[in-house]
Amino acid sequence: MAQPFLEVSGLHKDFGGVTATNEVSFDMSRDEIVGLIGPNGAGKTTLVRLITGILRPDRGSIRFKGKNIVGKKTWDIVNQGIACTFQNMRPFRRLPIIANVMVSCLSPRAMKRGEWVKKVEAKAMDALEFAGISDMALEKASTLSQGDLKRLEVARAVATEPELLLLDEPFGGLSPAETDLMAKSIARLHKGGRFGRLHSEGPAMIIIEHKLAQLMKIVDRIIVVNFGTIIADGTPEQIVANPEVVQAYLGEGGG
Ligand SMILES: Nc1ncnc2c1ncn2[C@@H]1O[C@H](COP(=O)(O)OP(=O)(O)OP(=O)(O)O)[C@@H](O)[C@H]1O
Repeated sequence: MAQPFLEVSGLHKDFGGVTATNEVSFDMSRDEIVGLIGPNGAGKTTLVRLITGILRPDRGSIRFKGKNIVGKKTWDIVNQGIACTFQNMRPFRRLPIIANVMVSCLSPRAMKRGEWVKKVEAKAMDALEFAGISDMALEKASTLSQGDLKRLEVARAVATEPELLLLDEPFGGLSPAETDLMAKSIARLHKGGRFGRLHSEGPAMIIIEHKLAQLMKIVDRIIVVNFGTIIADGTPEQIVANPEVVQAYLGEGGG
């Protein structure tokens, strides 16, 4: 039987007395976009941080394309093809926007595709163009609005040409029009193809998001967590009809 693309099994993480991730298990395939939802503090960001190696689980396993990645350094995990964006964005504020993306282009993963330094600027520009902020390439990152910072995050992640992209609240702080544009970019990225010198692998994605109406338009499947535990896993239609999800999250005005 084929290995699942991503296989999370019995993953557990406590912070002192708080269980942030409680024996979480799920698989996903190479072609999926999975939404990860749940109330504030449910453990969504912790799960993404465990997958990217920023946090180490107390127990459990994470296998990416059949290989264990628990205990690997984040740079090694990026190199294997996983990239993420963060809810709290921390660009190199004093560097021009394009330099922020060039840093990602210099990851060993991006370099081994034959992209040497002289090509890096052009490739970073293509990533900015993909994200819709190439006109601001030479301005300092500190000048960016919340919405444009989100776009910079996406450009930085996309520049590593990931096979699995983890997006933490990509619509957070965006206006309805900006949210629509971001949703379209995400869908376009998932389709894959060439954007100038940048090749999109058409990454699988896990998207944490509270804006459910917009999220549901782009995902194949939704996983719901509450108190660190998966309480539902299904299609958007199944999730909105699930009484436990309605009680734990949707009923309190989520989305
Ligand atoms: N570094 C940490 N130290 C201590 N507690 C933490 C840490 N990170 C997360 N927690 C706790 O773990 C739980 C899960 O937090 P997490 O940020 O993963 O939730 P979330 O679902 O992403 O929330 P939100 O929707 O508000 O972003 C919360 O109770 C949080 O306070």
